Amino acid sequence: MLRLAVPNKGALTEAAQTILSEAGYRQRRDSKELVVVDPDNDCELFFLRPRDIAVYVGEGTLDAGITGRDMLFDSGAPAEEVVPLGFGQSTFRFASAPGAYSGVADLAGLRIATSYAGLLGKYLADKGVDARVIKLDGAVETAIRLGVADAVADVVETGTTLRNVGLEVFGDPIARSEAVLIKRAGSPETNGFQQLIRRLQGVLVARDFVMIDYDIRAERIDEAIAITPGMEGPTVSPLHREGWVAVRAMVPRKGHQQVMDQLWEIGAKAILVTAIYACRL
Ligand SMILES: Nc1ncnc2c1ncn2[C@@H]1O[C@H](COP(=O)(O)OP(=O)(O)OP(=O)(O)O)[C@@H](O)[C@H]1O
Ligand SMILES: O=P(O)(O)OC[C@H]1O[C@H](OP(=O)(O)OP(=O)(O)O)[C@H](O)[C@@H]1O
Ligand SMILES: [Mg+2]
Repeated sequence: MLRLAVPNKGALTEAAQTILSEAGYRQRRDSKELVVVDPDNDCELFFLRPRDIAVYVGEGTLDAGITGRDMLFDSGAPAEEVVPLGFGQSTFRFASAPGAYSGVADLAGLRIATSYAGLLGKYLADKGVDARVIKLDGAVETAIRLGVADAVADVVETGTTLRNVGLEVFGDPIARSEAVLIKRAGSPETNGFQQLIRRLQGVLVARDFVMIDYDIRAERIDEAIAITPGMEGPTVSPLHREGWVAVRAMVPRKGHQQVMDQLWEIGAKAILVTAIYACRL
C-alpha cells in the first residue's frame, strides 16, 4: 500500500488536494480528518503539517509526500524531489527597513529572523557570512519592529505582507520554491509510487496543453505540421472533401490563440480548441 503525506494546513493545502483529486485519489471530507484510506488505489493519505512531511518521508515511515521545495531543503531530511508540481510558487528572500542593507554581505554580525533556520543557515555558510539566526515559528516580518532582528528571511509571493509592515526585499533571492512530490533519498520506486507519478504528470500535462483540431488543404500539411507538431506527431486523417485533411494535435495552452492565428493565415478552417480532461503520456 502506498503511504502518501499531504499538507493539512497552509498555502499548499487546497492545491495539493485538488491535484490529487484530479489524479483520481480519494480526498478527505472535512479538514479534521487526519488519515484517509483509499482502497481503490491501494493508498493511504496522511494529512500532516507541510513542514513535517519531509521528515516523515526521510525517515521512510511514509513513501511519498507533497511539500514545498524550501521546506524540503530546510528540513535537511534525506528526502528528494521527484516531480515539481507547478503550484505554491514563492521566493525566499531577505527583507529589512528600506535601504538598510543591499546584500547578504551586509548582514555579518547581525540578527536575521526566519522560520527557515536550516535553509538560511546553509545559505549563510555558503556565502561565508557569520550572522545570528533567530528562529521564529511564523509572522517573522514583525520581528524587526519588535527589535528582535535587524533583517528577516522569509517566503515572499505577492510581497503584500512585507509592504504592509513597511519592509523591502534586498539582495539576491535565497531560493525559489514550488510544491514538489518527494520520496526518501535513494529509495526504490514501488509500482504504486510510479503510478502516482504518471497520474500527477498526466494532470500537469492536461493543465498545460489543449487539443486543437482543424481542416486544411492537403498541399499545406507540411506548414501546418510545423505550427502544430504535436507530441509524437499530429494525427492527419483524410476528409470526405477531396484535397483536404483533418489534423489533430496537442498544443501548449499558453499561446494557443497565436497558433490559431497562424493556422488561419495558412488557410486552415474549422479550427477547434478543446480542453484535455486527463491524459497519460
Ligand atoms: N503566500 C504564499 N504563496 C505561495 N506559496 C507560499 C506562500 N506562503 C507559503 N508558501 C509556500 O507554501 C509552503 C508551506 O508554507 P506555509 O506557510 O503554508 O506553511 P506553514 O508556515 O507551516 O503553515 P502556516 O503558515 O499555516 O503555519 C512553503 O513551501 C512555502 O514556500
Ligand atoms: O508575499 P505574500 O503574498 O504576502 O506572501 C508571503 C507570506 O505568506 C506566508 O505567510 P503565512 O500566511 O504562511 O504566515 P506565517 O508567516 O505565519 O507562516 C509567508 O510566511 C509570508 O509571510
Ligand atoms: Mg506560513
